[in-house]
Amino acid sequence: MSGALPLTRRSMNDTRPASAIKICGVTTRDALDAAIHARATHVGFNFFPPSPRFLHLGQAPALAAQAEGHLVRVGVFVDAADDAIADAVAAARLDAIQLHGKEDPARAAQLRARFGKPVWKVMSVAGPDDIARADLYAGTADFILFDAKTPKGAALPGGLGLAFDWNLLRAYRGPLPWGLAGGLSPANVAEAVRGTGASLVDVSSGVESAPGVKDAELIRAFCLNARGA
Ligand SMILES: O=C(O)c1ccccc1NCC(=O)[C@H](O)[C@H](O)COP(=O)(O)O
Repeated sequence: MSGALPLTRRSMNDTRPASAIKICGVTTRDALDAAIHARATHVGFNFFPPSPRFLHLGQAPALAAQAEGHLVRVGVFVDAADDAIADAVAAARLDAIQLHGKEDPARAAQLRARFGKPVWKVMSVAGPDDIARADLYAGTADFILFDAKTPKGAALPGGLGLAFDWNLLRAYRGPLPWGLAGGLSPANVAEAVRGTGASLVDVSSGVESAPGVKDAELIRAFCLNARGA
């Protein structure tokens, strides 16, 4: 599968099932296999060292090869340096770069130009202003992922299973295609898609049995429910 995003802009009134599903924080062959069999469309490889889902560069080539032709490979970075991103792009043969830190529009544009990959910008959402800020990335990023803002002092800026108020996306009409993350699980993903019209849903801890340990059955149920929304 190429890095091109099979995503269209969606609105609140569009209640079709999510067309794309990203399983984030995959570190093992078994979890990747589960995502492929469940017909997820994207996989997230996490390159933020403090994360329990951190993927060591040495493990990346094998997983990249396994995903080839099945899943779009998205690298997750938090205010990372160019060299660290370059190493991960090469090792994991990344199709897209997800920026999960405080990267501003200029940084997104610079990384897109340097690596020639679609850039996803995560907007950490606590209120309406955080949704509106996504518009600043028009022309510099390719895709917006709305995720819950984690509390001050939290160990991680994502992957904590926290949801934000999906009503904030009601009637959202942004310039960029966008997806929804944060606190999604097999139990709530259908409602989340129906309530927001997200064209992509992203999950990490909601398909785990423990932090960093993906569960094949939860991956299967999540994908099934996201498509059946
Ligand atoms: O998952 C992590 O450990 C993580 C750490 C640092 C930055 C981002 C991280 N995850 C990125 C994702 O895209 C997650 O899937 C997203 O935050 C949703 O996580 P969850 O609420 O656990 O489903």
